[in-house]
Amino acid sequence: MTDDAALYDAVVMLGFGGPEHPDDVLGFLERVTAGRGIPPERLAEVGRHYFIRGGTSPINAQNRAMRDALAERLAARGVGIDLVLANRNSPPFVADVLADLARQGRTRLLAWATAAYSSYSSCRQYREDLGMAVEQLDGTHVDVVKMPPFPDLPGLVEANIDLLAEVLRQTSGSRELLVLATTHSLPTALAATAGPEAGRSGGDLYTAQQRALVERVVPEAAARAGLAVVPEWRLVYQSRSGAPHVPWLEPDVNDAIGEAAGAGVTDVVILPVGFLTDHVEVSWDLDTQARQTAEGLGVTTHRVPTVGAHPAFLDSLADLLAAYATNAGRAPGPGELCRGDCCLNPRIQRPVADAVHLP
Ligand SMILES: CC1=C(CCC(=O)O)c2cc3nc(cc4[nH]c(cc5[nH]c(cc1n2)c(C)c5CCC(=O)O)c(CCC(=O)O)c4C)C(CCC(=O)O)=C3C
Ligand SMILES: [Fe+2]
Repeated sequence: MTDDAALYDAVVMLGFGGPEHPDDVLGFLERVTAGRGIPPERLAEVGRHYFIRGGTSPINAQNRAMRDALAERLAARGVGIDLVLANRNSPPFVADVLADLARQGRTRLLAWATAAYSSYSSCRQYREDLGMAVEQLDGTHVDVVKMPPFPDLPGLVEANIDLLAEVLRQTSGSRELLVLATTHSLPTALAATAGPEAGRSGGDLYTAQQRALVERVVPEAAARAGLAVVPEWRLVYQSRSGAPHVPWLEPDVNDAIGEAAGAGVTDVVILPVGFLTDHVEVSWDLDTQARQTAEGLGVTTHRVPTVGAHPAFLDSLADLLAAYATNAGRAPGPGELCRGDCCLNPRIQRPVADAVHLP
């Protein structure tokens, strides 16, 4: 936006990042895991997932496609604001993007991250990425505020319903069917701080947000697929790292498949609610590893795609971005979903960028 009335000079779209070349893999993994106590065996194993596919993660290309799809939709809504990609763990790094924007005189920035739920890794750490980048700018004053997570976004719900219904239609002849909604596991200590209520009502908004989403998605998808009974579902976790003695959210998707097989389930539908695009954690952990687990037990898997390219999701996200970018006539205030110590990692003390919330 160029007119003086505009609130922001650009929208910074924050991605996790990923390697795009074999030479980038080790540096990427070192950045992700610096100071996090990830065992070397786990790191070697995860490195293998990237090298097997030529040392490239699809995540950056997927985020570029999402950015283009959103930019088109913002333009169609008459919101003339640039969407600029910036990553935590691979170029273009957040600090470099903010420095570039500052050099261009674009110093009032709105940020949104490609992560829908509240937790340290999926929300606050992105605010830290921004906070540290701002601190490094020395000289220029940049104002950046991050949008809160969007677990209730109508298009997130609708896209998950539509994609799950399509898979359920194809499985309607199955005898015993179970839906496993999967999301990234977290150390239980970080799950406990997820959300603004951390320390007061026990936190773990991360799990609660995703459970609430799946609760809405499964019955409606079953109805649209014409199933006579609503299939059972469980929220399960994937991609655990960290040392074995540190507790993380469970059950792991592979263990859940084992339990299901033991209980006579013949078909498992895997719904990756925790992620927006089919990046390496989705494709390796679900399409390779979990699928192998299931095959070994005689269980058939049916994987639902992630929502990142679904028009209902993109339309709805564009509406949300447009509302924030124009502020829909309201003054920016402190974030309701992101306030104080919400999503804090008690082991880490870093500057954080502010968060905004539409009242
Ligand atoms: C909540 C969450 C999301 C979802 C929200 C969001 O998207 O932001 C997410 C996304 C992603 N995680 C990714 C990759 C990795 N995550 C790791 C490690 C970790 N993730 C964690 C959490 C999350 N991660 C945590 C608590 C750790 C332990 C270390 C730490 O405390 O930070 C490691 C280290 C090796 C290992 O797996 O042990 C890798 C390589 C990729 C890129 C995939 C690609 O390249 O295509 C993506 C999108
Ligand atoms: Fe991760």
